Amino acid sequence: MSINAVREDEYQKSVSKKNTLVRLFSYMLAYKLPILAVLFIMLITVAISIVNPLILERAVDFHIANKDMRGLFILGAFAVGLNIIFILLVKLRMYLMAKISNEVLLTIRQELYTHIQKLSFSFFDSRPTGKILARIIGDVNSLKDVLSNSVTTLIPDFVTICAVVTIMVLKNWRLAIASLITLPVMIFGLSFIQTRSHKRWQLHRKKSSNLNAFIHEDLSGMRIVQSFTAEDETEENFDFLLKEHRDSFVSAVRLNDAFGSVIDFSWGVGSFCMYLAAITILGIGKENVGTLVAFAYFSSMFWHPIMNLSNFYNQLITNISGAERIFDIMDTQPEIADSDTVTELPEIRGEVRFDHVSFAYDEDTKVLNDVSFQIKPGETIALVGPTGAGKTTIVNLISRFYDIQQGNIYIDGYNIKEVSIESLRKQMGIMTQDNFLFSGTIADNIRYGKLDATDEEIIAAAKAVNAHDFIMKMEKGYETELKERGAGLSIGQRQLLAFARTMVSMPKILILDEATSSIDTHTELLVQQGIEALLKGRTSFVIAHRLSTIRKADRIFVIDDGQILEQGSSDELIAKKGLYYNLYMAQFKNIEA
Ligand SMILES: Nc1ncnc2c1ncn2[C@@H]1O[C@H](COP(=O)(O)OP(=O)(O)OP(=O)(O)O)[C@@H](O)[C@H]1O
Repeated sequence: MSINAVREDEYQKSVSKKNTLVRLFSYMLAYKLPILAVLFIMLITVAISIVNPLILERAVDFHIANKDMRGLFILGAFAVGLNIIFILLVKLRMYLMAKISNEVLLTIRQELYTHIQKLSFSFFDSRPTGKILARIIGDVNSLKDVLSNSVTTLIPDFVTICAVVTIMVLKNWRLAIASLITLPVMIFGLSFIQTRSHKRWQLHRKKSSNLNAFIHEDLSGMRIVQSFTAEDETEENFDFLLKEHRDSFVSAVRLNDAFGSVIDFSWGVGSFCMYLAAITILGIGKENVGTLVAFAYFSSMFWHPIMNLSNFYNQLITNISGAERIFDIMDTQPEIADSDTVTELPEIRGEVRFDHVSFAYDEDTKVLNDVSFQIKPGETIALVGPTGAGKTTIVNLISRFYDIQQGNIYIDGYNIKEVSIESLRKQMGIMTQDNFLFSGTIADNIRYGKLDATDEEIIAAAKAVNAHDFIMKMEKGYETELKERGAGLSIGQRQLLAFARTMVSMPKILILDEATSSIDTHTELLVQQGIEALLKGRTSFVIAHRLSTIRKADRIFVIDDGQILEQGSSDELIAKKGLYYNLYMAQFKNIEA
């Protein structure tokens, strides 16, 4: 899959609109009772609105004409009471409908989020975070009106239309045909417009997504933008994406306006045909003008709900692309998933074996080529080598973040493809350079390593990696709230917290991408001691940058070109005067001296 850049429109499979709609509205089936209640309330409110003109008629023709003030007062009180009930029922209907549609949105959003969490690294590699955010937030929100109007418009208006057409046909089928003669024109016109409109709204959603991705990336990298004074350039990019967003909206909305014109035209011509048929074909004159009046009334009762339905249809076309984009992600299968025959990986000792492993991220370039090694439980392996050599790739494969194309990886003799992903990853402690911290308290962040950890376990883990002292110096100790990504903490402090988080999970295999950033000597010492505490007693793979870690490792793997070119202890490799020796001389000689 190609890397999906911010400006590149997302690829979307074409799916049948019918399937998307059926799938969307099937979420409402869980709310049958409240929906029936809404329909019942609507029935009562429609009845009240029909009674209102009758009350007025009786007030004028009977009570006012007969100067019956008492009767008029009673009728007025009745009308006020009825209309108060009307208002309360309308409010109740709106409340129920808002509740149902919000619950449906919540379910969809939860399903989408849960599904996204299961997707493999390759999914996240292939699209900017902002585009994923756009689907969880914007696309789901866009369905709100469609869902609520589906009940308040679709069902009642459809029933009204069926009832009116039946009455019209029964009363006078020729006039009925004349009134509805423009229906095919309208259907053709609307379907012609909707095909184009749908494409334009799809494009608009993609442009929104691009804009979202850009804003997300820009805000996340604001420190870099400002330090390189690149504000003008990012503004230019923003303007470009904003313009694309606006243009796609204008182009889509223009077609939406055409919907109303098609209905107006069909309504007008239909009414004309009805009068023409009445006068010329049926010869309706003064004596049976009532039939004509009734038909004109029915005709408007037919076209009003058609107008509502077409507005709803318009809304559907506008927003269906949101639903398509949501279901597109829900249908994306995780590339890494448990097979039907997986077993649970029992508690491991920590032996790791690569057996002729070859791997490529995409078909073109092999990143690892026939790599084999065996690690004993408790061994510490330092992975060194030039940038892009494949060090991170090796450690990603141990946790099965990607599947290998050739060979096998065994942990304690279990092929990692044959054990459940959860039981495998639960026993791994992974520390990336990023040291990602979440907003929440310090305790929450450490507890992330083991969700049921007690306060004592958290404190013990923090003490073990030398984080306890600096935590206690903070205003609220372990309950201090962290800002997003740990902003407000020093790099060294962030590292120590990430160590504590890994420590509390007590992994049998530790994967550590050692941070390269330089920190003050005091913290550096704490960090080194923290690392030592972490490595103790567990199989560890360290992408090592610190000479101290490399020297203390049981074995060093020198990786280049996707292969392990040399392995052994630091002294052995220096004596060999090969690749490690050169690397060592170039990078570390001065430091050691
Ligand atoms: N997600 C990815 N998709 C495609 N190619 C990737 C991906 N991640 C890494 N690569 C490529 O795989 C190769 C090995 O990358 P890897 O990250 O394993 O190197 P590394 O030795 O860890 O480098 P560094 O020391 O710079 O972190 C590189 O050529 C890199 O461009």
